[in-house]
Amino acid sequence: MERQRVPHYTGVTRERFLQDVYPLRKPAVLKGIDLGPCVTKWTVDYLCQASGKKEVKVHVSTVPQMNFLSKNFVYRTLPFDVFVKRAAEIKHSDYFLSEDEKYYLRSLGDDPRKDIADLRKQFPFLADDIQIPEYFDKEQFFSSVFRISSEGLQLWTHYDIMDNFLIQVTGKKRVVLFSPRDAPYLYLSGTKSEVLDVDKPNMKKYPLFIKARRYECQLEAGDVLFIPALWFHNVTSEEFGVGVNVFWKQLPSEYYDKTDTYGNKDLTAASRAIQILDRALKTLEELPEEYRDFYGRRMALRIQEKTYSSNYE
Ligand SMILES: O=C(O)CCC(=O)C(=O)O
Ligand SMILES: [Fe+2]
Repeated sequence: MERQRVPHYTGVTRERFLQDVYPLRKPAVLKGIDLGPCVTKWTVDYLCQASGKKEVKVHVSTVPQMNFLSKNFVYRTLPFDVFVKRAAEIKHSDYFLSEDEKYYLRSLGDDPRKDIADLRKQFPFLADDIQIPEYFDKEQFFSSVFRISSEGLQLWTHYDIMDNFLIQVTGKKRVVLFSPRDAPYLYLSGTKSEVLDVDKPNMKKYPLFIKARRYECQLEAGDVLFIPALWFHNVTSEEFGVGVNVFWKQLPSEYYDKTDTYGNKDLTAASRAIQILDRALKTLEELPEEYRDFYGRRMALRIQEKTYSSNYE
């Protein structure tokens, strides 16, 4: 497998980001950005006392590597302060599944079916501590999401459909990324890759995975990772840590599915095209195998000719 380091940029201003980094449409680690007082203030004790008794729904897993296929994790609701204490400790005296279970919070809107995660709304007492780099227009803002995890926890490889700043406020993370172009090698199930172990993949089950080009970076407290829309990412917390990610709409609002509260529903035109393709495939089933094969190949070629862009490596 070919490997590549994600480039680091230090002290990037908005102007430089927009001119030199953003147009590349590749992940980048931005160092030395002023994130406000959160970097020193957000200790376990401070988070616990500032947050009060707000309840959060969290993932709880007996093993570090969460598996969306076997569903080896459960959802539980806890007061934020109890959750933070548990996520920060390795062995628990109070627990749901096992004394060394792992915790993960991806914060949600007040009504997750309708509302979008926004720290200013759900965590107003903490939102003032973080200065989110405003490298995009205010109208493009979509959501700000808490990402708080136990040491060791690994989130499966997935893509989101919006541009993203993953702000690592405290703790260390390892992020492995793959280009949208390598989707054919990732064995996708919806927005997620079935290759759960990106370090020791089952090569018998996933023989093409080795063809994917692996980008990797280490996030330290205070770093910001730019994740362009559609780039796959797999995140492992090497320490207990608090992150915040900000999604923003790089395209006009009309492109996005209005019912998307997570930032991971395909653009409406993409969903429609996939539906139409499914109908075309159903129609091909009317043909005998020999003909279905022939027209299937012709259609695949036509899709390639008409859609693949040549201008990116
Ligand atoms: O840092 C994490 O825990 C996951 C981040 C992520 O998936 C995102 O920012 O989209
Ligand atoms: Fe994500």
